[in-house]
Amino acid sequence: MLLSTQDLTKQFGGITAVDGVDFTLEEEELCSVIGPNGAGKTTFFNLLTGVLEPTAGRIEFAPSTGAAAEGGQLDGSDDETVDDGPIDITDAAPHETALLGLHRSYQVTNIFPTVSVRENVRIAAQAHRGGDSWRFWRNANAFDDHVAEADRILERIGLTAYADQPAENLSHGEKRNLEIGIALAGDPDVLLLDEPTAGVSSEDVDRVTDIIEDVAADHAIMLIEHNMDVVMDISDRVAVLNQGELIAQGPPAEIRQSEAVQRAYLGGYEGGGSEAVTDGGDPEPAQDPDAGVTAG
Ligand SMILES: Nc1ncnc2c1ncn2[C@@H]1O[C@H](COP(=O)(O)OP(=O)(O)OP(=O)(O)O)[C@@H](O)[C@H]1O
Repeated sequence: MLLSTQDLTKQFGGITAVDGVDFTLEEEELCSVIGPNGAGKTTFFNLLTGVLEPTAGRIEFAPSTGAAAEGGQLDGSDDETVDDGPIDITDAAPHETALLGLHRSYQVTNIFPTVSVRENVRIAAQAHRGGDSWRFWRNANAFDDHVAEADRILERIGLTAYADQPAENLSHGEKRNLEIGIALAGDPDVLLLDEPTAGVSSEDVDRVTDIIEDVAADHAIMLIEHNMDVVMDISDRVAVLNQGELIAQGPPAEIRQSEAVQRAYLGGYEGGGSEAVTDGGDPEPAQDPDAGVTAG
């Protein structure tokens, strides 16, 4: 077990956005979270990363030994003796979950547009080292290390040729890949990707999904995604939220057959087309790249 929730619940006034969710993510698993608009997917991600505090329930995370030692203990102690057991991150803040190895990319682009592609990744790599930014002034090698790491990541996400260009020159799909690169610079165990193909042209969707699959080879990934072809193609497991409840989870083929899921969300989806299901089960054409990012 890498990440788990028990009875995780979030209420906003009278709305129960996440309702008693028991969920487990295994190491190097790629799990997509699907469901209609307002099902609680983004709220679930926000709870996992500490952006929101749960109303009830518990979240546990068992980061790799290195991350736990580097990120330190949540009690603030300097004790680098790493207990192999899971850490209770229910009340952890976003910077704490990030240091432990839970990284989140956002639907709304999170990059510095006028800064070069390499610098965007380099800055993230340096920020991840957090407290060592003061050390940076004493150790010029640290800067070189971060540049080298940024270059390794750019190669992995296919952006080496754009390293010196301002990030604003990238296509929308390339920007989504850069966001994955920025998340990788934090040396995560788990990447939470929020609609990485939203607003991406159909040609670029393949490039984004290729990179996600490549990254999934040595990371666990959770993916919120409305493009059902992508979900069914790359997921090891699909978890379905409806009105805050986890109503089904299983391998893609099983989820596709599930009557409850068809009723709640997939109605009419048969696969094979470039379909994005956006609300209440009506399959819609994949989004136009110029249409901008939709659905929060
Ligand atoms: N900050 C907030 N304050 C009040 N209500 C909220 C807040 N955030 C989300 N909600 C409500 O919680 C429910 C779940 O919203 P959430 O954004 O998590 O759904 P979602 O599955 O991510 O939807 P989408 O697919 O549209 O992104 C919705 O009813 C939403 O209106």
